Amino acid sequence: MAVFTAVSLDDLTQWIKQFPLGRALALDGISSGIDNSNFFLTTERGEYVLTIFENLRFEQLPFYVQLMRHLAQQGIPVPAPVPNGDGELVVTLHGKPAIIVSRLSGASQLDPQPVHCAEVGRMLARMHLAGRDFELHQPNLRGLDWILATAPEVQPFLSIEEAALLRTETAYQADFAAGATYAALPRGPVHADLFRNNVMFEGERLSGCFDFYFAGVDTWLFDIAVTVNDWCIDLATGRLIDARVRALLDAYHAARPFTQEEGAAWQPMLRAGALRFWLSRLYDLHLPRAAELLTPHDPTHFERILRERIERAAPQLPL
Ligand SMILES: Nc1ncnc2c1ncn2[C@@H]1O[C@H](COP(=O)(O)OP(=O)(O)O)[C@@H](O)[C@H]1O
Ligand SMILES: N[C@@H](CCOP(=O)(O)O)C(=O)O
Repeated sequence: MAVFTAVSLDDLTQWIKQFPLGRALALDGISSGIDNSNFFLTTERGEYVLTIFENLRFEQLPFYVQLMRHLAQQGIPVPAPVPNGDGELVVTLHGKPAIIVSRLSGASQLDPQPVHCAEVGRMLARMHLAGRDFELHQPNLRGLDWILATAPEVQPFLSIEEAALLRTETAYQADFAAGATYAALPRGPVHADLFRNNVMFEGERLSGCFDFYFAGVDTWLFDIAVTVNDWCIDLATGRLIDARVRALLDAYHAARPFTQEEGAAWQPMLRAGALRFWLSRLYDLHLPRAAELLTPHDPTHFERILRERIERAAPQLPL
């Protein structure tokens, strides 16, 4: 379930004329999304995805949509937004903001091997480099400021052990972010949610990635940590799988070499990536949005990952 706004082919007859896509021929709701209403759209010109935004407002969208356009123009395999005849990327459909983007081929790889992790690392490095001259700026809205503001809100719902971990880790991250090593980390637009379900593969070849709605400007290393914490772990324990970590980091390093400061910040950043998703999952569980229809993701998964990263040294970055 996840088509919140119903759209029919008839609804598109007039609306689609503003785009250079010919007539709409078929429209199929996509069931797997959790935030927006998504449809596979076939037109006379090809295959697209129509997204109607259920939570983000018009003024919140330019950073994400322009970033996708910028990256697509630089040859990164991300959905390319289609402008209408007036050059607008975001238009109104059923009173809500909507976009049409190119449809990526392939399917998710939910059981990744080192070869897939290498593809992800290579693409992530290319994406970071391609984002360097992107002109819009928006901070990572799930960065440290958000963590510091949100942690007290969930504290009352936690066990003594959880509350202690959340308190000590937010303090650790605030302290780390105030230091010289953190300040020296290279930064730019980052995806910030590059999980397995947001990347497509055709066989062993990465064919694209999507879902840029947590993107923002942050350290590149944070993005790598978020990605490694999902792609390179044993899901049951949260433990890092060395061969996958090596494959992802080596491929990234070959395209965009790591700095000494990144080497020093790696373990704290893996912890920061785990903390960010533990906290958002705690928040969604204990303080769900009004009319939230979906089962929240399990926070204990990221609590386990966070404890793992605190207790066990990760493979170091290649330098
Ligand atoms: N550009 C695209 N090309 C191909 N499939 C896409 C594209 N965008 C989204 N999808 C499909 O739609 C599903 C839901 O998209 P997603 O961005 O995760 O939605 P939500 O933001 O609502 O969580 C994805 O799992 C994927 O299968
Ligand atoms: N990756 C996040 C949730 C974001 O959901 P998505 O389907 O939009 O990627 C998590 O696992 O908590």
